Amino acid sequence: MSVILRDVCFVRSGQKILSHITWEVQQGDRWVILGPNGSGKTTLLKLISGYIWPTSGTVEVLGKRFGTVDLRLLRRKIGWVGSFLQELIPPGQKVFDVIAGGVSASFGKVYGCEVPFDAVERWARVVQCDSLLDKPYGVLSQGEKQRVLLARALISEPDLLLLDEPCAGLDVVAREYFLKTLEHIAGRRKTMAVLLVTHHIEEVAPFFTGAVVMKAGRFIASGSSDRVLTDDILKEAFNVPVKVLRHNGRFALYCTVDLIRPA
Ligand SMILES: Nc1ncnc2c1ncn2[C@@H]1O[C@H](COP(=O)(O)OP(=O)(O)OP(=O)(O)O)[C@@H](O)[C@H]1O
Repeated sequence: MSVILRDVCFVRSGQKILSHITWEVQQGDRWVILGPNGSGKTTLLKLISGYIWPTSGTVEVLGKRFGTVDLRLLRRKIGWVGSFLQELIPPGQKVFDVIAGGVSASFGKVYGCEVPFDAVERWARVVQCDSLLDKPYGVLSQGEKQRVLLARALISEPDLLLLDEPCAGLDVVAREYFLKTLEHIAGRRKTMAVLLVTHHIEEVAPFFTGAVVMKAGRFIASGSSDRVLTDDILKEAFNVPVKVLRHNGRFALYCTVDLIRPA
């Protein structure tokens, strides 16, 4: 099992940010997590990667129960892509070093192991950022940054890949390249579980095996994309009428909102 959450709650400043979440992610599962702003998606990923601790309930990741394991070592088997990482990377750092840092789940330097020259070049080629290796990270475009972070996440050959809005800021073609690359890598690493947070059901490609919809810190639906990504469930999540369209195994969503007028 890759992730087991049992009755997990996370409370801060008196707010229940995650509420009684029970979830099992098997090896090789590919889940997409959707929900409105503030519904708890990023908090869920931070909890799974051990950056935050549950207020109650238990978290087990890659067979290790939190509280009984050195999280710094466990995190080396967990790949992360997300804007929260982008803020931690010094803008002047060379792309080569950003990717190499993924080996020790660190920023700036590789700790406790050799600099993996061959692996950096190999993963940079796989995600098509090998021409960027000498550039400072800070000058890259959004799409280039996301590809670099994907290479950084993959270099340690993780057993769990956490992607927090990895397609944010990508144009439609760059998004499709990103998803194709992900599908290709996931196809070669069959036991690696992938959890992807997104706002856009257009990103739910057929290789995702499951979908979760969150609202106010709870799972309001989880299961196969077909059963979960429906008009009724997404209407409940977003509190507005929505229409889900399907074409060639992909999804699209339309919704209508009323203008909120200032008082
Ligand atoms: N440490 C904290 N202290 C107080 N509130 C917090 C803390 N961390 C998260 N929150 C609150 O928890 C809620 C969920 O945040 P989270 O970032 O998980 O939502 P999200 O679903 O990822 O949102 P978005 O789609 O906007 O990225 C938000 O209301 C946020 O303000």
